[in-house]
Amino acid sequence: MKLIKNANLLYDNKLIKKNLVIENGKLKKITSQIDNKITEVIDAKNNLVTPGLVDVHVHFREPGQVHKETIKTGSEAAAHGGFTTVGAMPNVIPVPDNVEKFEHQVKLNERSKVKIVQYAPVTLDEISDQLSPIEKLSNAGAFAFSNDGHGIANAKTMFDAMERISQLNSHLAAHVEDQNLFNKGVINSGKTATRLGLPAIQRVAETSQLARDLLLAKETGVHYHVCHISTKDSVELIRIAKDAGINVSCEVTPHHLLLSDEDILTDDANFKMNPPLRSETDREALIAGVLDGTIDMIATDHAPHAKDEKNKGFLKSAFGITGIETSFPLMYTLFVQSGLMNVERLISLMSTRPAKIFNLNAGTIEIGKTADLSIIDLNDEYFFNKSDFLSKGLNTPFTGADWKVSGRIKQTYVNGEKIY
Ligand SMILES: NC(=O)N[C@@H](CC(=O)O)C(=O)O
Ligand SMILES: [Zn+2]
Ligand SMILES: [Zn+2]
Repeated sequence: MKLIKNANLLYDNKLIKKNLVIENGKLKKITSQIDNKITEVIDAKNNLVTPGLVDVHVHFREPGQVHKETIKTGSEAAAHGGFTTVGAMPNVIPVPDNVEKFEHQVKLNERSKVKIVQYAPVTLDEISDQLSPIEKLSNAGAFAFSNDGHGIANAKTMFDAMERISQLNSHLAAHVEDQNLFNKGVINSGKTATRLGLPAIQRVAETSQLARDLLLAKETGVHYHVCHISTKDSVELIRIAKDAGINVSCEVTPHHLLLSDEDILTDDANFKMNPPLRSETDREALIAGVLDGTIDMIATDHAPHAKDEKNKGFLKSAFGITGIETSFPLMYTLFVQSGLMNVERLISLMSTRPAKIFNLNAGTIEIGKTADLSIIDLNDEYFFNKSDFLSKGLNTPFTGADWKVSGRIKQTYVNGEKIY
């Protein structure tokens, strides 16, 4: 039996000072005593002990692009970020769009330090109009379906996918993007695009497909989850859809909450991602959406790339930034310390809510449940240093003197075992 003593424990959505007893990977009791059967004592030193964080949107790049990230490095980075369960997107090479490839992916995922729940693609190779074998992939263990990286262009394809996914009580996570409106843009349409002379991405590339999908979701009843929303109109559409009883949820990334295209001063691709950083007006609407509950959760969209894929300016570099090692400290500093919300609410957005919405065995500290926990020193102040990252991807805009953060992950436990 293990004991975590002096825990400032987030239990039942309240902070309490207690000790935790862990036996066979599960939480056995929460107590003020120290039992004599304890074999190992971990001193949490009055730091916050939270349910392990849950990120439903990461890219671990294996198989196919292991120079960017591997399941090992990605999961080590996740543990370093306080995460114990992550949802891995299927835009790996090959896309796991049949049972054989999917089972191979699940096998590879055994290399992970954290729990990986695996998305399967909605359509073959993520880009075709032909649906993947949805029922078979669900049976093989797909926790949800997504073509992340690509919008589903054909409304009939989307409608059929929603019908079949809803029959399974599974989830459809959509990267909403109309390819024609996207028009090979690389940055948000606005003053920064004009100043830098770069091809721009219209907001309607996101919102027009979102509006369509919400109506299809209404018709089919599927749980429709919107990935990385980035615009004011997206928040408004989702607010209206929720009021109308449509089964929709959505995520926002820390970068869309903390940065806008006004922060892009030079042609630096560490600010290039899809969807792009939008305007200050959009950013403010996203923050309001988080505060009023329209936005359900924070997800990082951790998208590691190699150095020479990101040092070619906006036109030629890859889309995406890393996020799993910076997410909690950034959100804690800029949302909790700044007074916008309490830490209970942040943990809900980064653990309890995503687990609940995707039906994952995670997100709460409960007697009898697996001990997936993080110990976080909320008072430790520091700057992110690239040499501290465990991810292979160093493509983040959050290093440098502007980003002094508080909140350092000290230890992470999965099934009661220390993984960071
Ligand atoms: N977000 C990104 O800019 N890139 C993601 C794909 C995606 O999330 O759409 C990637 O896989 O690199
Ligand atoms: Zn995406
Ligand atoms: Zn993504």
